[in-house]
Amino acid sequence: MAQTTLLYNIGQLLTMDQHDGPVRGEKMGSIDVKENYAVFMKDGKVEKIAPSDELKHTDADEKIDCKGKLVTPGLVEPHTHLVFGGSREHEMALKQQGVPYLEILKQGGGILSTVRSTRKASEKELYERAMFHLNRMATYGITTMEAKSGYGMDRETELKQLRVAKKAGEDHPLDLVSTFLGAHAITEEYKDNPKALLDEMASMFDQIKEEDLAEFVDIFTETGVFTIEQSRRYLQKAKDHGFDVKMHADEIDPLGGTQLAVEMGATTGDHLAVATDEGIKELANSNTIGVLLPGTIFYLGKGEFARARDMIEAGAAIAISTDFNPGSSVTENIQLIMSLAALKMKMTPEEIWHAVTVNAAHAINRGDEAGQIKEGRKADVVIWDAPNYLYIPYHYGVNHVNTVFKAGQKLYERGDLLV
Ligand SMILES: N=CN[C@@H](CCC(=O)O)C(=O)O
Ligand SMILES: [Zn+2]
Repeated sequence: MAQTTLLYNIGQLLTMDQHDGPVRGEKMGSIDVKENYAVFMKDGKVEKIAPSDELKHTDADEKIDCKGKLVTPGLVEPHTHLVFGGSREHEMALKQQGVPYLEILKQGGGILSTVRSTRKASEKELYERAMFHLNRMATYGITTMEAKSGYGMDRETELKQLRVAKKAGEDHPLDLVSTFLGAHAITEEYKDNPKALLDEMASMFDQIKEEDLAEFVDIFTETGVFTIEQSRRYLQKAKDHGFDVKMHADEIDPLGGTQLAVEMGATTGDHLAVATDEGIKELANSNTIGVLLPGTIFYLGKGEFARARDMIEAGAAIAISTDFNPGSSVTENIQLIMSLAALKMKMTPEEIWHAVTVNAAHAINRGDEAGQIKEGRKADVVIWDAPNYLYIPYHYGVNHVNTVFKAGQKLYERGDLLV
């Protein structure tokens, strides 16, 4: 029996399919808004999109009167460190005292603290935590997301993280895309020989491919972590093994990571907070998508937000993300990130909606199945407690989701108070 759902009386419907993505430059600034529309979903797919008056009498197993609310595609989250052990709330005091992020790392804290906890954690513990965070992501309207490893930097723990992500992706309704980030920090064992760490991580590429544990390989290119030259060689090996590549680039020091991401044909360059004029120009003339993470800058209290305006005006394609992780951006709330993108990076609401839907989908090679509402596509759809699309970045810090559908199934519905 076909399972059908009709959403009607939609005040504003954003289908986000006005342009084929990735949407770049000034095209990010325009959105086609369909007013008083309806969406008919059948067997997990979008069957029909039409004016509400045409569709509202259609029979369906469930008919939802949207009462003028906003409806959009399920959001896509293109950069998370989902699988980790422990937490780092004790580092908050250090941050308050002004100890820099890279200094905490140098002292064996930060990422290395999470490495110790993740090495100790069982697969079951990591899985349960990952499922908890995935559920919370879903409540904020996310229906597809990426998950990185990178808290092992040894074979056993990296594989443990990747297997947890794979199982979580199979078990959870959200679609999960996995990234191998074995090159995330230099551990004690390798502090005098980072090249050996990279060789060890690269020696895992074959097994990761065979077990289908990751689609992307990522590296943290930064002062005190991996150099440009080390990153170039490592990413080339990853490409030779058939991986698409990503980079944590130009986050704290402007080493030229943005240019390297372009040179390597990376799918994305992520962070880019201190990208130079040259980096921005090259990004704009490339197919690499800039994934900007304003929550990280906010949380680390550094004050230098990525130059989204310059990037978009130069013609780049931009996505945004929570960068959910236990140290530099501890939030699953992508809507808060949308507000930061507006307030701190001066992105327009139209640009922001492109950055969390169609462009974010392309940032994880899911442009042909996520980030847009289209007839024949998987029905990943969110009903918002909001009258229009401007409202979400404007009213900040709270969850505006009313209902989330993943492949036509209701995944989350806002609970009502009893009074
Ligand atoms: N900058 C490097 N990696 C992560 C942070 C990871 C952590 O602090 O645990 C990031 O994207 O911000
Ligand atoms: Zn990251």
